[in-house]
Amino acid sequence: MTLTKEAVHKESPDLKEGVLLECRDISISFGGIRAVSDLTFDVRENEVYGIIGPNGAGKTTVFNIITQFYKADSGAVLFREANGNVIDLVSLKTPQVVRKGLVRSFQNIELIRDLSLADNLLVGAHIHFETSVFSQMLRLPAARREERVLREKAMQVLSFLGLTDRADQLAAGQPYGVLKKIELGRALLSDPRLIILDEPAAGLNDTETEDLTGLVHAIKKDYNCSILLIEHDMRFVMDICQRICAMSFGKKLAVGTPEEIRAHPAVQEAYLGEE
Ligand SMILES: Nc1ncnc2c1ncn2[C@@H]1O[C@H](COP(=O)(O)OP(=O)(O)OP(=O)(O)O)[C@@H](O)[C@H]1O
Repeated sequence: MTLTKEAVHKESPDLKEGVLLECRDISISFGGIRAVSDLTFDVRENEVYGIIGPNGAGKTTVFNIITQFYKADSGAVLFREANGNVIDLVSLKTPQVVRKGLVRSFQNIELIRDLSLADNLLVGAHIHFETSVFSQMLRLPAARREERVLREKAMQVLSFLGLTDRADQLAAGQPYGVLKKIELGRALLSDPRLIILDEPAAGLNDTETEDLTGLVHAIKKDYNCSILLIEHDMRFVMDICQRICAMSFGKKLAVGTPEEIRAHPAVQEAYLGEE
C-alpha cells in the first residue's frame, strides 16, 4: 500500500507549516548541572537562524542534541524531510541524521594538509556513497561512476566558493578564510537541508567576515537550505540572521528579529551590557 502525503503527515509528529526544524522542550543535565532546560525554538525553511549566549549558556549542547551526538533527557527534535514527512530525530543515530540532510561544520577546521582542496572536499562525502565499501575497494564500475559524479559536484562547489583556481593546491599554507570555505563546501556537497555552523566567523578578519556574510546569503539562495549558527560576533549575527534565539543558563531568554533581540532588556543585560 502506498501512503498519500496526507496519510504520512497524519502519522508524523506535527510541525507548523514552513518550519524545517523544531526543538521542542529539550532538556539535558550533566551530573547536577542542567545544561539545557525545556528549550523550544524552531527554524523555518530557507532561514538563517542564530543562537547567541554567554559562555556556558548551552549553545553547543543544543547543537549536539540536534545532531543526536547527545541524547536529550526529554523533549523532541522534529525535522521535515525533503518529501515533507516529519520525523523525530531522537530515534536516530548521528550518521542517520546526516543522511537526512542535516550537516554540521565545526569550529576547528579539520582538513588534511597534504591533500588538495578538491580532495579535502571529497573526504567525508563517503557517507553519501550509495555503493558498498566492497565495490569501492575493488573500484567496480558503479563505484567509479559515483566517484566521478561526486568529483564533478565538488568542482561545482569549488566554483560556487570562488576557489576553482585553487582546486589542485594543497590545503597546507592556504589562508584561513579559504580553509573555512572548504569546511563550508563539505557541507554543501551533501545536498543539505539544514547547515549547522559553530562560530563560523571565529578567527576571521573583517574582510573574510564580510566575504562569509555574502557567502551565507548566496548559500541560502542557491542551495535553498536553512542555516543554524552559534556565533559570538554580534555584528555578524545581526547582519546575517532573520531570527535569533538568545540563551542564558540553558534557558531561552528571547527569540526575535535582530532588532527585537538588540532592544530586548534581558538580552542587553545578559550579553550586550546594560548600556
Ligand atoms: N559532555 C559534557 N559533560 C559535562 N558537562 C558538559 C558537557 N557538555 C556541556 N557541559 C556543560 O554544559 C554547560 C553548557 O555548555 P555548552 O558548551 O553547551 O555552552 P556554550 O553556550 O556552547 O558555551 P561556549 O560559548 O563557551 O562554547 C556548561 O556548564 C558545560 O560545562
